[in-house]
Amino acid sequence: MSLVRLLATGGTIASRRESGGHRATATGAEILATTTVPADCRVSITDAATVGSFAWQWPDLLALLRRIDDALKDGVDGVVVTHGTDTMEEVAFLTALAHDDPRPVVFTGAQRPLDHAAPDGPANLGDALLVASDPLARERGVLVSFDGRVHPARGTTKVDTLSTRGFTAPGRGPVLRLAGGRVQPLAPAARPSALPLDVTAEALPRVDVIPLYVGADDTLLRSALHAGSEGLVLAAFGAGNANPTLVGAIRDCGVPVLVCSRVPSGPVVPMYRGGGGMDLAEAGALFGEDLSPWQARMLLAVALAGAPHSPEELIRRWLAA
Ligand SMILES: NC(=O)C[C@H](N)C(=O)O
Repeated sequence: MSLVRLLATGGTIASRRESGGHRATATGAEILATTTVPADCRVSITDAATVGSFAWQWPDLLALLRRIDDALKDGVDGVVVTHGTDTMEEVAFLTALAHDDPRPVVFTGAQRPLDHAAPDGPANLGDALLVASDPLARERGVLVSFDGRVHPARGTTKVDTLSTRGFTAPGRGPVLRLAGGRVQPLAPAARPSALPLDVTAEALPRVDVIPLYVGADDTLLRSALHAGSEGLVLAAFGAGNANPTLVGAIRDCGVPVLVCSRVPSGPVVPMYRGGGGMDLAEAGALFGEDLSPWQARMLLAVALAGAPHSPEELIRRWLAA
């Protein structure tokens, strides 16, 4: 018999039509009642929140991490988090950064509401429970299980606003798949390294994402600094390029800058002059490999919380691990 904790947080999987729009209102017990619990699996439920994932703030996220820790301390074999899809890639990745345990934490959700004629939530939840209770999911860190495929949190991104095949990990691919009611491995187990994170904190340091677009100036970067940003992530062009104005602003900005790309797939590398990545690197920016800007923001925030004076060192080590 395996024990799984279901942590319900809201999202479309918990949403119904209400006053002309959809709203997360269903409890974990109501969501669980829509699916078939795998044989030999006992599920305990914690209602952590009942919100659209677009509404999360730092205190909610840290409270969720504490609930996950509590579940693991209670001795469960795995945790399933039902979550809105809009920010699942960020929250699952934040969880992965803090997760240092062989037992799986599996995020899932739905693209169609609970009261839809053909909802996808019941099958997704049933799959996630299977994954969380299967030894094949151990030593794989935090996973996102959706539409029969399971991706590690790192690299996973929402690729369709409404389709039930909502997630992929561009350039990486799934590590497990569900077929015929069984979990099948597609890649050897590997658990990413964790970073120290004090989950009793109320918030993490402020990190803002600055998008690059043709003709962008340094207005957004300066307002982020004015608002108190302790670190910046660039959603840069191509393989990590900006422009001469941004390079100048970054040289003088006084906070760590992590360069990522606005392109969905592939690493960033310092290559070009004239405002490109080579100039960004010389201006002191760090390059975030193939992390999306949203996941890189979590990494920089956690690194700043753990090592306020040397987050770059922590990030370099984490990226190299
Ligand atoms: N499909 C979903 O779950 C989207 C929803 N807006 C959310 O993120 O909460």
